[in-house]
Amino acid sequence: MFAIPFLDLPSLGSAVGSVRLPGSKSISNRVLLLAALSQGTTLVQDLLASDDTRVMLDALRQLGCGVEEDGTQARIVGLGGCLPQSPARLFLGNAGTAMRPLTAALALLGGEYELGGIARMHERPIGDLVDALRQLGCHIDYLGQDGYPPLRIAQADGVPALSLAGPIRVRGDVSSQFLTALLMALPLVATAQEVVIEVVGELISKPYIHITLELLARFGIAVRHEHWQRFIIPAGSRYQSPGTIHVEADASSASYFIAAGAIAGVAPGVKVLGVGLDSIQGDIRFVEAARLMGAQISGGPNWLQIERGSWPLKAIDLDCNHIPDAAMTLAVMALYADGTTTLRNIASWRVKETDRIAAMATELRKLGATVEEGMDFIRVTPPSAPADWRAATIHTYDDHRVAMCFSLAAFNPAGLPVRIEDPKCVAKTFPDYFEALFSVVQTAPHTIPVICLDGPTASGKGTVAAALAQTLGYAFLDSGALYRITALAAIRAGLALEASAEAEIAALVRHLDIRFEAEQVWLNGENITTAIRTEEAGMNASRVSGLPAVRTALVALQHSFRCLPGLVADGRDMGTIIFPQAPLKIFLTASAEARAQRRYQQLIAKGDSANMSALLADLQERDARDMSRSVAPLRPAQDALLLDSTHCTAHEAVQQVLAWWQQRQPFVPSTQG
Ligand SMILES: O=C(O)C1=C[C@@H](OP(=O)(O)O)[C@@H](O)[C@H](O)C1
Ligand SMILES: C=C(OP(=O)(O)O)C(=O)O
Repeated sequence: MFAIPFLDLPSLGSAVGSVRLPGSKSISNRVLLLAALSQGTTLVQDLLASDDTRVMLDALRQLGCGVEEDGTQARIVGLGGCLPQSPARLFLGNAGTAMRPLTAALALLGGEYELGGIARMHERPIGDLVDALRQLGCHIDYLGQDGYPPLRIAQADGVPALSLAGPIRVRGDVSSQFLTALLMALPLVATAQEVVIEVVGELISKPYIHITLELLARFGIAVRHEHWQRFIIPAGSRYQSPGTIHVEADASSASYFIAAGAIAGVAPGVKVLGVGLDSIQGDIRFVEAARLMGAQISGGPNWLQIERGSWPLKAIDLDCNHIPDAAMTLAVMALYADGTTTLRNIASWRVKETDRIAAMATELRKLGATVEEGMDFIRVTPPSAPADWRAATIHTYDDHRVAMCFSLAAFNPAGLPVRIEDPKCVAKTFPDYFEALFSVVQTAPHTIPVICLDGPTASGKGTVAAALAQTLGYAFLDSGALYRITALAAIRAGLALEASAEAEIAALVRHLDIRFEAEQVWLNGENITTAIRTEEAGMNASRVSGLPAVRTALVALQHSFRCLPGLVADGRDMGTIIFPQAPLKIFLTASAEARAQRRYQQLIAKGDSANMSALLADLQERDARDMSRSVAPLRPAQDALLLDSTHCTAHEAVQQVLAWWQQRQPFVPSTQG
């Protein structure tokens, strides 16, 4: 996950490859709750691991359910008729699929609970559900604003006598989750008599009710319905665990990859695994919408394959009430269409993670689109020519879908990058979204940005480069480590670190299995992190690095570090030889005395003995060798910026490089908080 302030996506090329998507949020949270309400133990496979399921799992634990989890697998021991632990205060983040169904279930189980979430959750309506539960006889109070969480369910003495005889009426025009919540909770009390729910007014997001009914059936409850307006829960209902249950991949998450295929998919296209045309999720109908826009999509039971069909995409005018989440992706696809696209009947967008109609309109305009919005529609006209696109900083409003769908703007024909603020908000439903996107995107290496940091030994470039890579979410190439590793491998192979063994050392390089993982370095399966960090290893690296054939042998390996979304490369010839076209080159220096002093302190801190004058002499010797070697001598690239860190801290050096990097970006700063 990219837990950084912003993620700059360079202009993306084509899309091809396969991606297995994480589990469906809607199925995961329903299955977890149904398993918790059941008799027996349920093994849930391919569960979504994200913020929304985390809050549900934590809540179930607090309520006394047995919960064992291991990544995407969870074992839930149901309450099976026992009362949940009470009192309890449940934090439900911004998960509508946790907040609404838990409210209803706990209201019908008895006990005392407080249910709340993040600030935005407290702006998302729940009044229609509370009204329905109060109508039944439940005691629920608002702890903040009427109609919104946080809530208190105050039934310490048990559930009051419920009015189950008449139909329970619930409004369905603000969120279908209220009806879903009642459908999942009422079987708990539909023992002696059937219970009927009637939807008042229009029911939005209908396909989510279909998911609810499908899953209820898996847990032993067969709900009948009449035209999606009247739902009958049979008498004698009793939740029974199905044993093992598998969660399909998320169809809404699939929309970003379907769109990537439609916009940039070259043969054989993008293959999405884990969800297919037989999905029980309503958002699978995004496939139809994408086809209308021109995508070529084939699919089977658990897969979809998408390629670009018509180009430009075709503008559409579509009622999107049945696919409220995936429709946001259509709004970004509209940027690539041949005219104006209108998405209608999406009023619910205004009460989701943010006011999504307003958010989409604001951010689409930043890219150069013309956007009209109404209470329940959005109309998008793309920039009329490539030159009308703008490099935008996309504010994401803590809304995972805003972050995910706007990543698709990086396929723009103007070749502009896109900045996504707060990219970690995708953690709500798809923590590794950007990693998954990068895995199916091909981009010409020259469009992937590289920041080069060259400089003499102990100039602090390693520290500065690693911090920069971390801040920008870029890959990090410690090219010095490659020479250290090569020297170590050569010594172990009994080779002398000199010209006589040059060809053999170069040959050896081609067979090294090197892995960088977090701060650790692995060679042929052995952790050599400390072995390559000694002073001697540094000297040996300097020796092998003077051998031209060894340098050549390492070029391809170094180039392979250039991957999306970018690279920070630290070394001595990054800007001069390895990445001569890099958009930013820094030559980091410090006086020999300051560098010797830093090295001295590093060694002392590690508990090693150190001698200042010997260190200074070694360092000067190494400088001389690095600067005078015939191949790739250490010198600043002509277009490098010089940064003398003698009198500044590593943090200050990082800030300076970041400031220079920002100056070279085309982004207009975000106007939103
Ligand atoms: O029941 C569900 O799993 C959901 C229903 C939809 O909400 P609304 O019914 O509020 O539109 C959808 O937007 C949400 O992401 C998940
Ligand atoms: C609306 C959404 O979430 P929630 O389940 O919190 O309603 C969503 O995921 O787009």
